Amino acid sequence: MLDILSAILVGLFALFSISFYKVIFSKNSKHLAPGPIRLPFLGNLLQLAWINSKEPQLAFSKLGEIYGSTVSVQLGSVYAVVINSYEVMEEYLTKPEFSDRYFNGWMAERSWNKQLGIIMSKYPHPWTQLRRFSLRHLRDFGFGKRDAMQSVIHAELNDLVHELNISLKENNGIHTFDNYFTVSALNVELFESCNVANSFLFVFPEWRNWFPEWTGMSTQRRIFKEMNDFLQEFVDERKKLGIYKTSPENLVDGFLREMETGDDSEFTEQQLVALMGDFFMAGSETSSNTLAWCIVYLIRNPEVQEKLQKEIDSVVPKGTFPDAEHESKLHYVKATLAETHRRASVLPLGGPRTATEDSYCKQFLIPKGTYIITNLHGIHHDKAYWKDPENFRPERFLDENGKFKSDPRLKPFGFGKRICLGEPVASLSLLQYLTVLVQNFTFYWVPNEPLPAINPVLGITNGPQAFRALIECR
Ligand code: HEM
Repeated sequence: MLDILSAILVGLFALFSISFYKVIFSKNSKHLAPGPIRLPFLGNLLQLAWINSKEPQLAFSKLGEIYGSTVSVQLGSVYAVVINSYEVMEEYLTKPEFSDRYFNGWMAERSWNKQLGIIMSKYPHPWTQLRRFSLRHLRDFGFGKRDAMQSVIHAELNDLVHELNISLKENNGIHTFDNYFTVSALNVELFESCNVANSFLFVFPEWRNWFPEWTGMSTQRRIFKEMNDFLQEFVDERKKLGIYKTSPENLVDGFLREMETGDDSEFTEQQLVALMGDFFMAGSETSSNTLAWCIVYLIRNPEVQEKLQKEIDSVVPKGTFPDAEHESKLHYVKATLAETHRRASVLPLGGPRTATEDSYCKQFLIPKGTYIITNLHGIHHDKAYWKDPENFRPERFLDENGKFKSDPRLKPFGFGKRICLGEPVASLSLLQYLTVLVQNFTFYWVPNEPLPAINPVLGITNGPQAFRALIECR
C-alpha cells in the first residue's frame, strides 16, 4: 500500500517539476505573447477561475485588458494564445499559416482516433479537397441556391408553426423552450458535455485515458459511437440502394461515387461519416441556439418585438413566407438577427486554430501546435467600439434611413479560409424562421415568473437556459 502511495507521490512530484521546468526555462518563452505568471502543473487555471469561473470568454477578455490583444495562457497541459482584438484576428486569421485547426488526441476520439471531417481537417491538405468537394456537391443539390433552400425551410416551418399551435392549445398558451429548436437530443448531450469552463478534457486531454468516467470521456465515447452508428446506417442504406453509381442524389452519394471513381486516398468511408457528423453538429446547435436567443431577447425587449411585427406585417402578406423581394425590405429583421449574433455570440471562442509552422503574430512567436483561441465574444462585447455592448439594441445595425447596415466587426461566422461553410444556409433559415415566428405569434414572459435568463448554458456553443414563454397566436 505504502509502495503505491510513494509511487503516486513520486510521479506527481516528477510531473510538477517537469512542468515547472518547462514554464521557467523554455527557450522560446521570451518571444511568446505576454500573459499572467504560470503556476507549475495548473498553469493559469486558478487565475482564470478567479476572474470568472463560469464564462472563460469573460476571463480572457479581462486578461486582454491587462496584457493586450494577444495573451499567452497555460491551460493545464495546453499552451494557448488568446486573441482578443478584431484587428489582430482580421490580419492574422486570414493568413494561410494560421488556417490550420488545433487538434489533440481528445478531439480525435470522435473519429476513430484520426484527424477526419472538415471542421477539424488539416490545412492545406486534405482540407482543400474536402471543402471544395463539399461545396461543389452541396451546391449541386441546392445549397446556396435560394429556391431550393427555401422550399426545404418552408416545409420545416409549416411543421414548426403547426406543432407550436398544438403545444399552446394543450398548455394554456404557455410553452417551455428547452432545446426546442435542436434537431437531436444526442447533439445537446454532446455539446453540453464539452463544457469549456468545467471540462478537464480541454485542459488535460491526456487524462481521458486515465480517468474516463471522471473526465466525462466515457459519456462522450458513448455519444460518438451512437452518432457514428446512426450516420453509418444512412451510408449503408445509400450503398445498398446503389443510385450513387449513376445518378447521385445527395452529398453522401457524391462522396461514395468519389470513393469508387476518384484517386484521392482521403475519400474513405470513415472520412464520410466524420464529414456527415460535422454538418450534423456544426449546423444544428449553432442555428438553433441563435434562434432560441432571439426569442429570449424579444421577450426581454417587447419594444423590439413590436417593431419587428410592424415591419413584417407591412412587408410579408399574412399566411405567406418571405421571398427574395420581401427579404430585401426586412431591414429591422436583419438588424435584430445581427444584434442576436453579437449579443449571444453562440460560438464564443470561435473555431480552434493553430499555426502550420512556427509563426509570428505581431511580434510574438506562435509555436506550431499552439492552441489559438479567437475570443469572438470579446470582439462582440468590446466596450470601446460598441459603447453599450450589454444592451440588446438592433438599431446599431441600421443607418440613418432605417436601412440595415452590416458591421465588419460582427464576425459570428469567423475569418478567412476557415470561415463557416454553412453561413448562407444559416442566415437564410434564421431570417425565415424569425420572420414567420413573429408573424404568427407574440412572445411574452409568463406573469409572476422570472424573465428568461441572460446568462448562458455553457458548452461548445452558448445556448439559453430553459425558459417558459406565454405565447399569443396572431
Ligand atoms: C448561427 C449559425 C452558425 C454560426 C454562428 C457558425 C459559426 C461558425 C464558426 C465561428 C466557425 C469557425 C470559423 C473559423 O475558424 O474562423 C464555423 C465553422 C464551420 N461551420 Fe458554422 N456556424 C453556423 C452554422 C453552420 C451551419 C448551418 C453549417 C452547416 C450546414 C455549418 C458548418 C460549418 C463548417 C463545416 C465549419 C468548418 C469550416 C472549415 O473549417 O473549413 N455552420 N462555423
